[in-house]
Amino acid sequence: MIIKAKNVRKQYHKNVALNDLNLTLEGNKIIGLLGKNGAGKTTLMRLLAGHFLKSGGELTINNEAPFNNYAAMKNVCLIMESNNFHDKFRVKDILNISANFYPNWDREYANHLVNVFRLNKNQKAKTLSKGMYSALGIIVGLASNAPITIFDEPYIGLDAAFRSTFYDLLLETYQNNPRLIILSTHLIDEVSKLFEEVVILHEGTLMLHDTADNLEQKHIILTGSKEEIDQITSGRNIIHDSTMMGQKTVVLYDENITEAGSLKVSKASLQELFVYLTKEEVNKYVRTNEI
Ligand SMILES: Nc1ncnc2c1ncn2[C@@H]1O[C@H](COP(=O)(O)OP(=O)(O)OP(=O)(O)O)[C@@H](O)[C@H]1O
Repeated sequence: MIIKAKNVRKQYHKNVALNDLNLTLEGNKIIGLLGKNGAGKTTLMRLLAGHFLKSGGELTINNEAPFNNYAAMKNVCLIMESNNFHDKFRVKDILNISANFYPNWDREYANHLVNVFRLNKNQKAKTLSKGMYSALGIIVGLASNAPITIFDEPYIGLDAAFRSTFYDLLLETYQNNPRLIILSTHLIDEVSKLFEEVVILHEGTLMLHDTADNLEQKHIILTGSKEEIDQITSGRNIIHDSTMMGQKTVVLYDENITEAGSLKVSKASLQELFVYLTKEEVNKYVRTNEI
């Protein structure tokens, strides 16, 4: 599958959610879609699922525009944090409707997952607890086997144990049935190990799209005496710095440091890196082209 966004714009009245977004996602992989609140993530995911029309630009999935187009929509399963299902339907109805919509639906796997998350098939969606409602969404997303499966913070109300089950299942389904999975989350530390690629949106545009491995390589944390740090890092692209008890720590991005002297060298987690990169004063340096 190939998703192509070219100068995509989405405006809700005067509110611009996506502004000239350019992005290509291709192949079978698990992609982390990150961004601060209001960055435009949900808007992008809903455009991909054909929920509404873009205001400008071109958005295609395998060269088809998704809006009002079953040929494209049947390939995309979007599970959001809420409003996925009609309140009046029972769990079993929702599973049947999904089975009819998604051509690759795996009925046996869906039944297995209903047991894993301990759902009652006769219960109506509106009577499910928050966590159970999320579990139902997760079941539909996983069992859909849709070539593009998208989860937009699908775990609201799920406790830590079930969230961990979800991440294990995501990897298991991906390994059994590789496809393009997009996971948007604010709980980056919990899932970052699953991401092969990372996309960061910032104020409706693409800030960064890279492999997780490149992101790991592209940054370095140096800690040591202020004098030595300042000498080695002067004029470099510092995305974060702090000083504690005479020891200075700096995080450098996209810099080739071959000599670190006596400085301690370490790496940030993806969550830390995300926080540093999306700070207002930093993101102006970082805006990169796509991989
Ligand atoms: N239905 C709507 N009407 C008006 N403005 C909207 C609507 N939906 C989203 N927006 C606006 O579009 C922008 C992007 O919102 P979006 O929900 O896509 O962001 P997000 O990255 O998913 O945020 P979050 O992480 O908080 O869920 C925000 O400024 C938001 O207020």
